[in-house]
Amino acid sequence: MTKIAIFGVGLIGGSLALCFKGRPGFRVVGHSPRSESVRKCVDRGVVDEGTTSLEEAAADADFLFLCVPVGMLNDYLEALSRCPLKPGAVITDVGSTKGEIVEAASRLSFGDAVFIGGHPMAGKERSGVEAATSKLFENAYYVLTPTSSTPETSYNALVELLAYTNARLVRMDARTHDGIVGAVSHLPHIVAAMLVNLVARLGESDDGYEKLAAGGFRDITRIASADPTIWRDICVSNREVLLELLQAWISETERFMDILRAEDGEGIAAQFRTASAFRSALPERRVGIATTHYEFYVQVADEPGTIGKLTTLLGSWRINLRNIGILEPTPGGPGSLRMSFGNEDDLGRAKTLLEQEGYIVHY
Ligand SMILES: NC(=O)c1ccc[n+]([C@@H]2O[C@H](COP(=O)([O-])OP(=O)(O)OC[C@H]3O[C@@H](n4cnc5c(N)ncnc54)[C@H](O)[C@@H]3O)[C@@H](O)[C@H]2O)c1
Ligand SMILES: O=C(O)C(=O)C[C@]1(C(=O)O)C=C[C@@H](O)C=C1
Repeated sequence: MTKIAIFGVGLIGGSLALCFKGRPGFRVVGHSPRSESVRKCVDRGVVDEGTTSLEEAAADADFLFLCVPVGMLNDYLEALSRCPLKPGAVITDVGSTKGEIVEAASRLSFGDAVFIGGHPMAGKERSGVEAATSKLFENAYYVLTPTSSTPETSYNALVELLAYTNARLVRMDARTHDGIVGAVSHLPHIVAAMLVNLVARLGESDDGYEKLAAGGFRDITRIASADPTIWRDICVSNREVLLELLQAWISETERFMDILRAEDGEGIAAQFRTASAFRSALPERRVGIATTHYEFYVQVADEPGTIGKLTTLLGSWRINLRNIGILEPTPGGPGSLRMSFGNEDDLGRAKTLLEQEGYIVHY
């Protein structure tokens, strides 16, 4: 039996539990210090068993997932460092920041168990076990941050287990993660919340603001409904990165104000054009279809018939193309097609064929 202990069975912990529960050979144990939370996750069938005892949850566990708010992670690590853990056990977390926790773990000893930082780039603005779903991580990127002292066997064991999430695993340095995720996740949450607060203040004297807040406002501010405790902890933990990013955001806003002041219509359009090209090129994420990870990008000329030419070429080699996506060309640059295949063999053969035909292919 592989025992998986989940500490904090909320949105993320509950969703992980649902990815593992019911698989032959797995036993999922949920932990919360509050007995009513334990009862709730057991009653909802999210875990096989629950306990309020950290020692009991940790005992003999093969994998220990810390799924509590970022500000609590250190306390959990310290408590686990005082518990007898199974030799070879892997402790991991799902916190939205990685630098602090990876450094804290490196100062602790877990006997023959190993800590590996983790962060699934998937979530919702809702929290709690009620919002948990086994599909949450499907096709999402899931960052792991092993260090130079992490045994490869432990890393591989975690990678193998996480295959049940259908996420795309990415190995990354913890501080690099915090810089990137600060820009693509944390800053957007702050901007969304501050925008809502601005509009709420304006709306105090005129209910027209609420009435007319339609698609655009709702699209950009969905994440302003996220849990305040979770986001308090994330902001505090990544404050140095965020202070720099907020400064960059102010500079970006000031640049736009200069263009606007100058009534530079072409300059304004160029800003939207650049943003639109980058946005369209973002990797597509589809939930509900566990796509393969066998995909590459091929540079193509922006002209009619290109897709037909490529698919015919692949078909002539009996290569089965699973999915194809068009990435809009950036101004002056080539366009790209994203191609996905069902297995590694098809991917390799397609790459060889297209390169033979003179195409530039990259992952
Ligand atoms: N929500 C997201 O979109 C998202 C995505 C990826 C990672 N994360 C990270 O996952 C972790 C959990 O977030 P979530 O969205 O699942 O939150 P959640 O509120 O749904 O779940 C948090 C869990 O921790 C428990 N908890 C809260 N405070 C606690 C305390 N003081 N002591 C013990 N247990 C406590 C709660 O009971 C709950 O079970 C956070 O570290 C967060 O940064 C969140
Ligand atoms: O989709 C959402 O609601 C999210 O906010 C998910 C999101 C993100 O910003 O992309 C939020 C926090 C996490 O740490 C990872 C993912």
